[in-house]
Amino acid sequence: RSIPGADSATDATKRANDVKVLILGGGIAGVIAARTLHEQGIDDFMLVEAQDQLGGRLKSITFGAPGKEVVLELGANWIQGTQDGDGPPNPILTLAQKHGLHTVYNDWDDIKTYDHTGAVDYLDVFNQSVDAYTDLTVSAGARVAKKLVDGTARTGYSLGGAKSRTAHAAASEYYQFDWSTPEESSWIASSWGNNFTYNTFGDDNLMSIDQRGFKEYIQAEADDFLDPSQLALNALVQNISYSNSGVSVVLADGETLTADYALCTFSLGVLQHDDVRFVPELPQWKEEAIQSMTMATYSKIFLQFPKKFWADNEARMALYADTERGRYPVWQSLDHAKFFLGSGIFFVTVTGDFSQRIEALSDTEVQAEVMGVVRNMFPDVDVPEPLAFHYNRWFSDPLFRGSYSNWPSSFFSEHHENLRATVDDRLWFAGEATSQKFFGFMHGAYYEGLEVATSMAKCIKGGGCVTLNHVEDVTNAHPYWI
Ligand SMILES: Cc1cc2nc3c(=O)[nH]c(=O)nc-3n(C[C@H](O)[C@H](O)[C@H](O)COP(=O)(O)OP(=O)(O)OC[C@H]3O[C@@H](n4cnc5c(N)ncnc54)[C@H](O)[C@@H]3O)c2cc1C
Repeated sequence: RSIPGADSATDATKRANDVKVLILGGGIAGVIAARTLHEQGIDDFMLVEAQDQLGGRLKSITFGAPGKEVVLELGANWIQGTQDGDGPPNPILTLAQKHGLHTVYNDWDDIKTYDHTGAVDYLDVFNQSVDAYTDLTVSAGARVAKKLVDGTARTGYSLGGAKSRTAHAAASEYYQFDWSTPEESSWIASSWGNNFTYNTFGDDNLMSIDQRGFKEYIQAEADDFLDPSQLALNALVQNISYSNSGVSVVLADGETLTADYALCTFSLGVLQHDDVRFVPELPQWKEEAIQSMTMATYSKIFLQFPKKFWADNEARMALYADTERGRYPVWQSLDHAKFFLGSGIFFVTVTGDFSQRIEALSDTEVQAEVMGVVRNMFPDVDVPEPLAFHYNRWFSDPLFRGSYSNWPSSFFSEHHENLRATVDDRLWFAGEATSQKFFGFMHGAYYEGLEVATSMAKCIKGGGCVTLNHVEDVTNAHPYWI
């Protein structure tokens, strides 16, 4: 679904090429920024998106053999943290409810454990990893209170005595932590990333199984305020020229759009890979911030079998401990009364370097590896070949270059301010990565679209331009002693 009658870059007859604000990127941050400008009485903007529809990393596919198709999510799938009593609701929950999205509770503690010999109960080890993760976040909080330096989450685990030396322990730790790896993540920021979300909105996770696709909530929201003439779809941005008097953007088809201001909501990965050229080059402080945060990759691999052969009436999640950490570890059955009963769909999640590794392999090679694991998990079953198989290559995609941002241990709050800061008063930035509290999550993208567009609107309406400030040099905690 996309806005009926929305313009494409090749048909510029109806749309203005010179506007007050260009919003670059039509994901959650871009759409919410556009809504915010509209609510502030600024309608002279254009939302520019390379894909043929809005949603960005909300991306669905129709998956399955003929007659057994189901719409599944390749990207974001869960509203993480919903609402705790009378506390603030997650704004994504509010939008999902407003637009009637079909969501169901997903209990990630409802789990069955496996290793290369088949089903093996190591829930005791699993429960220890739950405690170790809690200890990790508590110890991170204690460091903040004492203003102690950051380290990697691996350092935090090790100092807390959680060494995860066996395959069972490593897989259990992975299940708690590895939406990015402990070695590559800040001990402190990974803890606050998790705490801000779940302490603000509660512990529940709602999974979208809406057959219009999860992106429906953001597309329907856009339908409520966006005029087709304010939207350019299929419009791939190649160059962004900026100065303190305005911005000009060149699209892949050669068309030029100009504006007084631009808001760039492209992913951190896109900015890191130079897929878009800035003229002049971004200042050193901005470039350092962009290259210092990292982009994690997370991939779901879907399999559909003729029928369900896994007997997990009660458990929906499965954990597989391979001798190699991170090798096809986290499984979820969708053939369940709560999800898609009778669908025969089972999917596995991989992350980090392993995701990048499988992006470089062919589908056939990955399918063979995955099937090897399924047969390890179910040694007593004559497992048939799948009817359908699919995974998305997020890291290789020049519109995303990964799945979500991650805060590494050498990344400072000043770097983050610089990632978010305005350049030359005219070029603004927003997206999940610019959210200090909620980086990585949909609600991070939502709040950044809202807050940055609110600051822009103040500036445009002449209330004085309080642009988002930067720090010229990010210095060390102490000067070096050498
Ligand atoms: C596999 C996966 C699973 C995830 N799971 C969850 C989850 O369960 N819960 C959760 O809260 N979050 C999850 N996330 C994160 C969530 O999807 C993101 O935080 C959020 O969607 C980011 O929105 P955004 O607007 O910041 O960026 P984007 O969605 O990336 O929007 C940027 C837009 O810019 C466009 N663009 C890029 N380059 C160009 C160009 N050159 N020209 C024109 N347009 C361009 C892109 O097409 C895109 O539409 C997941 C992400 C992935 C990939």
